[in-house]
Amino acid sequence: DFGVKHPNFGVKYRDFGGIPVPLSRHDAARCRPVSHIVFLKTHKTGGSSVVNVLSRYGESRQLRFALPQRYQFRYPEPFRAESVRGFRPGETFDIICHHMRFSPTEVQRVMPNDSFYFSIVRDPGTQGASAFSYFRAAAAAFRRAPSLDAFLAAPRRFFGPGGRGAGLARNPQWFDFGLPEPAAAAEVPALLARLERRFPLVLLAERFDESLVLLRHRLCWPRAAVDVFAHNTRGGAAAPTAAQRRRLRAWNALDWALYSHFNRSFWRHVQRFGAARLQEEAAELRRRRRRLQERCLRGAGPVPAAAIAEPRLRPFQPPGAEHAVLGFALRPGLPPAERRRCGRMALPELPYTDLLARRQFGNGNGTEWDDF
Ligand SMILES: Nc1ncnc2c1ncn2[C@@H]1O[C@H](COP(=O)(O)OS(=O)(=O)O)[C@@H](OP(=O)(O)O)[C@H]1O
Repeated sequence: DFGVKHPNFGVKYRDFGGIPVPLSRHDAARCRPVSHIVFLKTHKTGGSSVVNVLSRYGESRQLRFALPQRYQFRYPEPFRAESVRGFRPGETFDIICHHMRFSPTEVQRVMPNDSFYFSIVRDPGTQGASAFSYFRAAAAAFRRAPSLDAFLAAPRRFFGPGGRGAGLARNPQWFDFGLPEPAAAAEVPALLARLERRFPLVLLAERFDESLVLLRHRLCWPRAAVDVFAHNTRGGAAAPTAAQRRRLRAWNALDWALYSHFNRSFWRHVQRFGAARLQEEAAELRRRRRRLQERCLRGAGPVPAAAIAEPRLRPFQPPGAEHAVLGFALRPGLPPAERRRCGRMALPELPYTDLLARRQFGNGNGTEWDDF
């Protein structure tokens, strides 16, 4: 046992030429894989890719998912334990990870007390552009606006707080976290500090791979558990301009405060973990992903739905969306075990939810999905 206990963190540190490097809980052979997990999936932040990780981990270990009746927990209403399929008071699940508007007391009714809570945030300057494209039908404010530029020039002309999908059109991440509208800006820091106590790890979409490394160490999961492709990317979408990003951040000022807060805590996690060590593992993760993409996928990357032969692998296309959502086509001729593994990595969130529901509620054990 070559570690010394760090007084602040209670984890073991290895002395690396004078720099204390935290031993991963794996290295210390002291950690137990976490299997009680609350992932708050925020909108258009890369959450579907995280849900793919959780779905594969949970399915392979036969963990029980708290699933919605369909694909979301009665969003945009605040989460209620009663919206979980098969909910019985006093019974808990292992993983909850579908879209909801967070409500801590209600989530506690379905999840064990020792659950690990985490989420993901994204710069509203890019999240807002993604949301505008994706929710053109779901959010009345976006539907009314002829273009993103027109919307951003005078958002109040199109937006009404009680309008359909208002939570998606303004400060959607704040909304998803279930935070109250602050009466004054001075209240924001305390609300965020309280939120961080509930969510000790919040991933950054902009540092997705580094986030996955931090996550897998916190969860004490093996490296391969966080191998994942980028789901729900848009084909042919230009990055928002500097002016659009500026306006999106101003329009979504609470999301900007939330994002800035968790951006700072993310970098504190990185520092604590060791930046060099994190970069090394993130680079390895990217190398493995490239290999997996070449091995699994036709075209070695995302393709439009029309190019995907297997209907189950075609991602949902929101009505009225400005840009198509891309998915993955499997390389033909894969041996069965690989086809299964690649298929799970390629499976979009909605059919994966169907699969988990079938396994859990007895209409098949999911093996009928092995052949796509
Ligand atoms: N790995 C990774 N790294 C960085 N960004 C990623 C990643 N995976 C998904 N994405 C981007 O996240 C957007 C989709 O978000 P969600 O999956 O949360 O969408 S949804 O709310 O479930 O519909 C979508 O953003 P846009 O492409 O800007 O629309 C994805 O490209």
